[in-house]
Parts: sequence; structure tokens; C-alpha cells
Amino acid sequence: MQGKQPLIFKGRWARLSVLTFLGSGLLGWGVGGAHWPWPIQVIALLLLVSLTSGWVLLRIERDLLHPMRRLSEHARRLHEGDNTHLMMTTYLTERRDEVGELARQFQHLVEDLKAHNAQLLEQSLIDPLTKLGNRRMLENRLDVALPLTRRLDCTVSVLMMDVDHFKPYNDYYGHPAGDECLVQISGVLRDTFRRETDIVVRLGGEEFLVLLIDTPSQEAWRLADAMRGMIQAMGIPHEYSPTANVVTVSVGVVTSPPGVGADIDDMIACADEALYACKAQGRNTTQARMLSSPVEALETHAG
Ligand SMILES: Nc1nc2c(ncn2[C@@H]2O[C@H](COP(=O)(O)OP(=O)(O)OP(=O)(O)O)[C@@H](O)[C@H]2O)c(=O)[nH]1
Repeated sequence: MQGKQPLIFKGRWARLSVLTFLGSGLLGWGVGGAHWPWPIQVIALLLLVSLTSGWVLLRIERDLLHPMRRLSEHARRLHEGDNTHLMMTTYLTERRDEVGELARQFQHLVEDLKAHNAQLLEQSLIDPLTKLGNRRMLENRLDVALPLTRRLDCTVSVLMMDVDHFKPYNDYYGHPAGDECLVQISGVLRDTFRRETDIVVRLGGEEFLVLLIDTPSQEAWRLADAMRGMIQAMGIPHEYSPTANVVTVSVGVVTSPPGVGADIDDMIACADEALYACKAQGRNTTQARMLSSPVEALETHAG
């Protein structure tokens, strides 16, 4: 509480005290001193009492009860998740008394909570190691992206990427080196898929997913294979990999053509199949498929 601020008691209620004092004087003079007939004296007394108490009630309503109701309404809306009235009305926060102080502190509390919630939300959507999105971010983005692709009747491609022989990498180079390797791979993903509509997430472990909207199947495959090549070209040594002497990845790509109505679970399952096919064929490869014909391999590339 800032000491300099006028308080309700000192400011407004002081006037009430003066009025009461004057009222008492008038009452004393009217009832005792003046020689009015007694009915007039009673009426004067009643009038004075009603006027004073009416004025007091009015001030209590205006200065205390009304602001308290506004504060409580504000708190109720926030509790119910209504964020449209996050800012308290200036009528309350600019008051220079205890109610204003309470409103300002309440507003600070709400702003802190809002910032904290935004931070928590971001943390819940971002993978802390690579700073890419996580599975939850994917789900959130899909809620908007998939209905849009159906409405616009455009292609959707899913890329599933997995680091080859990552267990031996971790075992021999250590977990911190494994983490650093994942961070570098994430950098390539970030550099390759830069469109605003691209969704790039780390699903968990050494598995990543990319979702491309309105990208022709050939283009999706080309991007996926370019990314595979760039990761190999980074030349992160991996002398315990039976595939190459550097870290490599395998990528399964699936494209749902326009009009098919992409189902994300089907697409992930199909991209996973393509990925396992890459692993079976010796890794460090990119395989692409069309969702409508899952067995038909569009392209296969071995690095
Ligand atoms: N450093 C690090 N390692 C991780 C992380 N998450 C998962 N791993 C490791 O990733 C490895 C994955 O191994 P596997 O699933 O056997 O796959 P792989 O050895 O890459 O074999 P293939 O995929 O068949 O080529 C395991 O050793 C996990 O411990 C992580 O966040 N950091």
C-alpha cells in the first residue's frame, strides 16, 4: 500500500464526519433550541436521520459495494475462462484509494497469471531438447490444418524420419553427444522445411515427423531426400554404424492426394511402413508412397 494515497476514510468519509457533525448541531438547535411544535420537531428529526443515513448508504454503495461487485464479476469471468475482459476497467484501477489499490494488485496478479499460463502452454508444446514442436503441438496444429486441407482439396504429405543406429551412437559416444546429434539434425529439419504451413515435430526419441500441406508428392519426396542427404553431408562421425561412417537417417514419405480426405492415423501408419521398408533395405534411404495405393512405391532412393 502506498502511504501517500488518500484513503476512503480520509477522503470521502471525512466529509461524512463533517456532515454528521453539522447535522448533529442542526438537530440540537432544531429539536432543543427552536420552539417548534413537537410534530414539526419529530418530522425534522426524521428528515435529518433519513437524509444522513441515505447519504451514507449511497456512499457505501458507490465507494465500496459497487466496486466489490465489479471485482467479483471480473474474478468470476476469469475463473470461467472468459479471457475477453482481462483488463480491469480504468474506472477501478485509476481510483486513488484502497479499492483502486486492490484493483491494481488484482490486475497485476491476472497479468502475471496470464504470462505464466502462456509460458506453460508453450513449454507443453515444445520439445525442450531440440526446441521443435512435440506430439501435442502436432495434434493442436492438425486440428486446424486437416479440415483446411479437406476444404481446399489439396495434398497432404507426412514424412517420418528416424536416425539410423542411434543406440550404438549413444552407447559409444555417450548420451550428451547423442543429444547434440539430435539438436544438429533438428537444425537441418528446420532449415529444410521453412514454409509457414510446414509442421515439424520431434515425436520422441530419435523419431521426427514433418507434415507438408499442398506440396506435390514428387516435391515432398525431393525435400525429404534432400534433407536425408544434408544430414549425411553434415558428417557427424559414427564409426559404430554398419551403414556408413557418419550419422544417417531413414525417411518414409506418404502423400494423400487431393480429394482423398487425409486421415492422419492412416498417413502415419503408411509413412511408418515406408520407414520400416527403408530400414529393411539397409537404411540411409527415402521411400515415398501414395496413400490411395499403399503398396505402390513412388520413389526409392538409397544414399
Ligand atoms: N541421446 C539421446 N538418446 C535418445 C533420446 N531418446 C531416445 N534415445 C535413444 O535412441 C536410441 C534408439 O534406439 P533404437 O530404437 O534401438 O534404434 P536405432 O539404434 O537407431 O536402430 P534403427 O532405428 O533400427 O537404425 C536408444 O538408445 C534411446 O536410448 C534422447 O533424447 N537423447
